[in-house]
Amino acid sequence: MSLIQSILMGLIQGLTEFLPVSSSGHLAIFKILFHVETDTGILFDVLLHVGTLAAVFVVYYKDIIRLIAEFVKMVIDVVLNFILFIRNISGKESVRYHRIIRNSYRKFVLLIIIATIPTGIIGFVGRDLVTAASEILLVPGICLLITAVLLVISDRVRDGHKKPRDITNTNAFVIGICQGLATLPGLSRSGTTIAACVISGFDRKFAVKYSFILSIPAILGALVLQLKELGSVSLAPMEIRNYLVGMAVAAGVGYICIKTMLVVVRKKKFTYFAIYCLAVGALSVGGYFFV
Ligand SMILES: CC(C)=CCC/C(C)=C/CC/C(C)=C/CC/C(C)=C\CC/C(C)=C/CC/C(C)=C\CC/C(C)=C/CC/C(C)=C\CC/C(C)=C/CC/C(C)=C\CC/C(C)=C\COP(=O)(O)OP(=O)(O)O
Repeated sequence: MSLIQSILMGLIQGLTEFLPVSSSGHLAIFKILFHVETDTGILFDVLLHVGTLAAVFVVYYKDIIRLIAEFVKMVIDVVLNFILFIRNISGKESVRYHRIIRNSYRKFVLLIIIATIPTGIIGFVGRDLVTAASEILLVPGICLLITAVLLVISDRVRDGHKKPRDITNTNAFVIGICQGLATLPGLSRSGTTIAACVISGFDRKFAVKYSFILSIPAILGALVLQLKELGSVSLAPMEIRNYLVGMAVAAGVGYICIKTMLVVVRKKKFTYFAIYCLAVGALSVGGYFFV
């Protein structure tokens, strides 16, 4: 992979990650059309996602700090309740257990953990399929057409008002399944998860926040899996430089675009991106059969 190719892929990632058009689908199409050679599978795709993850942290840092703090307190409460449970067995005293989910941020933490489980299982089981699918133009083409349909549906769903306290564990689990399926190139992770949220009656602004914060464990988990797959493969210094430059470009451009997405979803403009996904998907399918 050349430096210019890594810069262009970083640009593509930054421009598409926070728009519901599947950045991994665009990266797959770019690599196929421009014969980008790499012997590390989709490691660079995942690293570019880590690059744009920086934008998520910058935009949602207050929520993330609060989520981490509440996660730590929840763990402490679980441990304390376990100790109280053991002491209660010995009959020493009647105990009052600590409530674990005692505020909306703790429910938010629970919703992230519940959604991450199916994402992790699907992502782990399907990781080789995802790598293979990224090399066949037909797959991102068809998946972009599916994304287009989901986006049209989500724009026509009545505005919901659900926030963490109203959201069920089943809602979170289903959204985690959608996110896991979105590892397929062309299925937009943000598009499918936000569509699943609004169809489930979520408040739109919370749907976007939940989708983007939910991407943190998904992308970090994908990175862990990809680095494990790297195994004994050693990266040349030039390749490491290209990877880092691509990640930096993705992070910078991603920060600019994430603000656009927040406006797009609030104004229910997914249909424009559906038309775009329809066009790129049709061209990719056509290109597969006729080129
Ligand atoms: C249950 C569990 C492990 C919970 C962890 C989370 C946790 C501890 C939460 C507590 C609350 C809290 C603090 C939340 C805030 C989040 C935070 C700040 C920190 C959490 C960090 C953490 C502890 C992470 C641990 C993650 C981990 C190591 C394992 C989790 C298991 C897991 C989710 C594995 C990932 C499997 C996977 C998604 C893919 C494997 C196959 C693969 C390599 C595919 C590549 C796909 C790709 C290119 C990128 C991944 C993004 C994606 C899902 C799709 C891409 O979509 P696309 O680009 O097409 O769409 P758009 O651009 O969006 O349109």
